[in-house]
Amino acid sequence: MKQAACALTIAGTDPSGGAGIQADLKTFQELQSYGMSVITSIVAQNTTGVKSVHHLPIEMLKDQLEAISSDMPVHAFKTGMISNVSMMKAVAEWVPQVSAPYVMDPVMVAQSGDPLIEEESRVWLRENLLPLTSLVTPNIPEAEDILGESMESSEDMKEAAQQMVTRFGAGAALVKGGHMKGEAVDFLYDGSEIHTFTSERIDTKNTHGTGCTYSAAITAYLSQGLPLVEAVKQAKYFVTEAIRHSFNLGNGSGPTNHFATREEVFNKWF
Ligand SMILES: Nc1ncnc2c1ncn2[C@@H]1O[C@H](COP(=O)(O)OP(=O)(O)O)[C@@H](O)[C@H]1O
Ligand SMILES: Cc1ncc(COP(=O)(O)O)c(N)n1
Repeated sequence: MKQAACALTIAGTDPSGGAGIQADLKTFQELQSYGMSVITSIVAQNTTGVKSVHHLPIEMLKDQLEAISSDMPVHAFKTGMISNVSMMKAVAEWVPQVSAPYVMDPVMVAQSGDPLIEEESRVWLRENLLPLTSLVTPNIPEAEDILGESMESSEDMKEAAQQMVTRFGAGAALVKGGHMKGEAVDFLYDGSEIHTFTSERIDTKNTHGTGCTYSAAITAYLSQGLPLVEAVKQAKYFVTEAIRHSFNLGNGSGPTNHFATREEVFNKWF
């Protein structure tokens, strides 16, 4: 029998289902990878913002990671919200146990503007976790934070992607233009050249979980053995459709639609 492609997410939760672990598992399922999840923090949040955060004890995080690597195959994995240095250390110590592509979404603030990582852990993330990645996927504020420089143009974004790889040791870097005006353009530096991924900008406030969904889609495609550039290309299509058909749910920034690319279901509901 053919073995399933197995994808893992290590991230925080979103009870409203649009971001974090919930978005990642929906995406893995939608793209037909077997989905697994390790929870870092339980976040009481919805489309309007974050109410409170509970970090799991470090031993619990380590036990979950061990439960995966001692028993389950991992063909690709991603990290999302890892709030503090102790948690980052636990993940960094675990990474060498799995030989699979590592996609890091360097989550720092929620779409609502609420902080999701502690201020002092940003340097640790850059210096110790970034060099372990196969791909890092910052949005513009995250790239500015990691590099300590402000970014205004496409040229700045390309330069940032290169710096993440050449200066800070990421395997590759995808700098996302969701926060720029005009078309939604992302730049990938894969260690040798810049690749550009463009879509039209969709006029919507419902972008809760776009970054989570995008990095989870890339992880799913990598778990299936797609080369990096192809994985990003297909994931960009997936996230664009998820935004185009996003749900107008909640009072804030609504969630994306993880089944938007499933034509038969889509025609039934919309
Ligand atoms: N309004 C939009 N229309 C189309 N694509 C968008 C829109 N907003 C974000 N994107 C795309 O969604 C993906 C996630 O980007 P971004 O929103 O910058 O990430 P994050 O959720 O981490 O802030 C990127 O491919 C970006 O270009
Ligand atoms: C647990 C968790 N992780 C990440 C995000 C960021 O979401 P976005 O993809 O909108 O940047 C979030 N709101 N909650």
